[in-house]
Amino acid sequence: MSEAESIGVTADLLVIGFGKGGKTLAATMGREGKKVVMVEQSDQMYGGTCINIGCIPTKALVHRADVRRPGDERQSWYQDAIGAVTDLTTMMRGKNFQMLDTLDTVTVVTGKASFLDSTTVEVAAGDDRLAISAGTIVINTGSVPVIPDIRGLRKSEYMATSTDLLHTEKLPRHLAVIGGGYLGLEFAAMYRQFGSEVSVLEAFPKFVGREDDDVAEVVVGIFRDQGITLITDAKVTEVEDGSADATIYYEVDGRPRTLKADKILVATGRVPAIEGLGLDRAGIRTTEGGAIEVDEHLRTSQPHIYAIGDVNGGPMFTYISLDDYRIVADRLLGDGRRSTADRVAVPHTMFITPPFSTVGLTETAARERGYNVRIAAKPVAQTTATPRARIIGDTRGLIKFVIDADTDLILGAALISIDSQEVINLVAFAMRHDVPAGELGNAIYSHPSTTEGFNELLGTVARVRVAVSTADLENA
Ligand SMILES: Cc1cc2nc3c(=O)[nH]c(=O)nc-3n(C[C@H](O)[C@H](O)[C@H](O)COP(=O)(O)OP(=O)(O)OC[C@H]3O[C@@H](n4cnc5c(N)ncnc54)[C@H](O)[C@@H]3O)c2cc1C
Ligand SMILES: NC(=O)c1ccc[n+]([C@@H]2O[C@H](COP(=O)([O-])OP(=O)(O)OC[C@H]3O[C@@H](n4cnc5c(N)ncnc54)[C@H](O)[C@@H]3O)[C@@H](O)[C@H]2O)c1
Repeated sequence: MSEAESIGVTADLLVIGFGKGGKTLAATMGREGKKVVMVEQSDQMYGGTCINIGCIPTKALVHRADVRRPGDERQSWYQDAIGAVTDLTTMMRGKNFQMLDTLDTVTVVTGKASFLDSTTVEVAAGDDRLAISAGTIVINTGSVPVIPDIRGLRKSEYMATSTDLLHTEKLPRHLAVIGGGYLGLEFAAMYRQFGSEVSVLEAFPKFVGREDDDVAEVVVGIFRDQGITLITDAKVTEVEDGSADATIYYEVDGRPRTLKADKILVATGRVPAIEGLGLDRAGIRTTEGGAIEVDEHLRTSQPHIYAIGDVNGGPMFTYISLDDYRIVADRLLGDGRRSTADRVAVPHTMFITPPFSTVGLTETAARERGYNVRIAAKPVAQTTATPRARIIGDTRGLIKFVIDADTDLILGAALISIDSQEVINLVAFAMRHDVPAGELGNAIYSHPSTTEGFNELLGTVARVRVAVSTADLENA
């Protein structure tokens, strides 16, 4: 666009935001011959959060932190890791752009989108304005970090979001993490491996509080053994900058405490990115939590406008954004029956080392729902039939299955073990297709693999020990 120019185009499909679901939909519809416009506000974000500032750079850093040997100098190792990860994301951003740019039917427009009305969006880039009208519009603008209202935090020179840290080449001496969710704990573990002192301040009384106590204890133990300071019930009240670091004032049980850190990661959650979208001009309703309101087919209050990914307030994971794509693609190209209600047994992985993966119900939740519960659980170190953990040299963790004793169907699983980010997908698949625990336990698996541990834990061979309580677990 030339300076101060204002022009208009029409399209079959307009996608706002280059996220996982939106880019996949744009490519699919483009290949179907539809005229598609993709609007992305930043040329540094082609491909969206996951590949630029989310999953990919963080997991690449976890890997690089893990392969640091004790003799490797911390600062240079860390700096090289940041450099390598920047190269990786640059490459992936280019490939993502190419994926759409090489399609004749798809146009990528760089600028910030805002609704003029329910069928037209204005894209602003500097002084230029472009009006785009489309029969179908998909909002895929993702989420942004929450910065809590703590005195001195916002203006602190030591405060960082996850995105800031990914661009920080100096390894913090002491990293304080506010918030012990997925993001906070992954960064805590990773920076400890790089050689920083790490403290995590969590407001909730328990870390990984949604999990059963026996599972949470193992996760917390891994952090403590790594030398990470975990503080629960922490109410952070103030941050005060000094010349070399900041003092964090917080309270536990009303008692005041302090902590000094030269970097403070704010990891207190993310909220849907709707600011400046002009949703009211399009008649698009939002929820109390600030997400775009959608039905089970991801239609907003304007049926020709969909909202997919983090912005619709669903679980904030890349694979959920991709599944959102499947639902919208089914409406645009299929019979339109696919919906969010079809989602069962969605797995999750926290990428610490060893990774912590879950699916389905916890033992507590299963009991609360009235299931006749059978538990099969064993510490990885005490399973004899999983030599892979010994080959790798990491036998930390626990494998726990929650089983419906009446039907032998798996209700849930928590796997803290090497390879769990892969193995959990098999468990989820078994749950989705009603494969009984016994069948999973008697299947043939390659050897040596982590999956073969199921033979010992879930198989029907007489020597299998099935723990029924946390006490059994400890004695197993
Ligand atoms: C540090 C971190 C680590 C994570 N790790 C994992 C992980 O390991 N596994 C996992 O599954 N998930 C992970 N997540 C979550 C995952 O990244 C998100 O759930 C996912 O990327 C959201 O995708 P999306 O499709 O909603 O949109 P996004 O990928 O967030 O894309 C939204 C795009 O919209 C653009 N945009 C916003 N507003 C406008 C506008 N007005 N006009 C034009 N463009 C706009 C943004 O610039 C952005 O590029 C992580 C997140 C973070 C922050
Ligand atoms: N491996 C993965 O899949 C992965 C990794 C990173 C992030 N993510 C996604 O990104 C999203 C954001 O992650 P997140 O960890 O920031 O959010 P989160 O909501 O998972 O965790 C935020 C944590 O901060 C705590 N908290 C909130 N306010 C606080 C305060 N003032 N002081 C101390 N603690 C406070 C909360 O109790 C909670 O434990 C998540 O929803 C997750 O889906 C996924």
